[in-house]
Amino acid sequence: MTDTPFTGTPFTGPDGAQPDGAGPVDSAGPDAVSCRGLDYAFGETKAVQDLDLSVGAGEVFGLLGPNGAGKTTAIRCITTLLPVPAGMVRVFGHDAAKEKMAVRRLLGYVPQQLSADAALTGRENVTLFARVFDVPRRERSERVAQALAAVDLTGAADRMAKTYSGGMIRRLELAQALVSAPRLLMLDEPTIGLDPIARTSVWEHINAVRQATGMTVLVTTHYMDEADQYCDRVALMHHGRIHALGTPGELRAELRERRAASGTPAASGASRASVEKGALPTLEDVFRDVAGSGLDEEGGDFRDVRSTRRTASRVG
Ligand SMILES: Nc1ncnc2c1ncn2[C@@H]1O[C@H](COP(=O)(O)OP(=O)(O)OP(=O)(O)O)[C@@H](O)[C@H]1O
Repeated sequence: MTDTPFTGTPFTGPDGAQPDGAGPVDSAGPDAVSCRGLDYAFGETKAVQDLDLSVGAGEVFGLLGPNGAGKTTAIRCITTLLPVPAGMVRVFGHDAAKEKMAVRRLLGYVPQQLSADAALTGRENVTLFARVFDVPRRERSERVAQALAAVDLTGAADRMAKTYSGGMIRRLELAQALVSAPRLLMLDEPTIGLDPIARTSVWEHINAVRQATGMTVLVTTHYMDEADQYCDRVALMHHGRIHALGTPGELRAELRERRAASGTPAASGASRASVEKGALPTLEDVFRDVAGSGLDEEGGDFRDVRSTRRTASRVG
């Protein structure tokens, strides 16, 4: 970890006015993300159904679920990369359907797909994002250096990205997203395919920047253990719908109470440890309980091989 504080500040003008003139953000502090009745379908496939979601400013919020649950589709509607065909999506009070540019300027987005160019150095990759996101020219090199320092890549900044490890690539992508000093950082599976040490490192860097800037983090993940450890609140998504929402502790305690009340030690498929008398269920147990059994049969288990392959091709 670096000791260099990340001091990027969000792109807001005097009185909180947004750069495209979309009007000041409510000083009372609207939610970072607010979705109401969001639906999105690809033809016959209902990817997101009647999604209600509120993410408070400054929260680390986890959208969890197996492959195909609808997480990426929801994230892409929030980032304005997909339209909002039904329902409403707001980012810090700005309507994602009507104020796309205002929303985009508040966001940093790390998609699942590779967004770093292997043939450029780390610094060149981050500089490219700084230019795309209109970081003022006179601030650019300083902001790029800060973003690289925030993810501990100063020493490797002038090496080609193709020489980076998978964990370094992920941190570089984080620096790309951070260089515009977003108020909302959206991360789609930020640690997929990484080894446990690299996963921890990515989360430590996210947390350090969050603490330094107060930014909101919305993350999708398959890794229930990570969500348990790092997210303030989580929503469990399956078949396009949210099945449970709360802090990890609340959700686990609720399941324990439900089991105790019904006299059922555990739902089908629960982990061995959690069926021990009195053991607090894991978040994965909660998911299995609310989504029902059949996750594995549908090929929608939490750690699908597709994810690993995707990462292999990202860094190859
Ligand atoms: N471009 C597309 N065209 C058609 N169907 C799609 C498309 N993108 C996603 N889908 C379908 O929409 C549903 C939700 O997919 P989505 O990628 O949002 O899920 P996810 O939870 O992010 O899963 P993963 O972890 O695999 O990315 C799935 O049934 C998927 O097959």
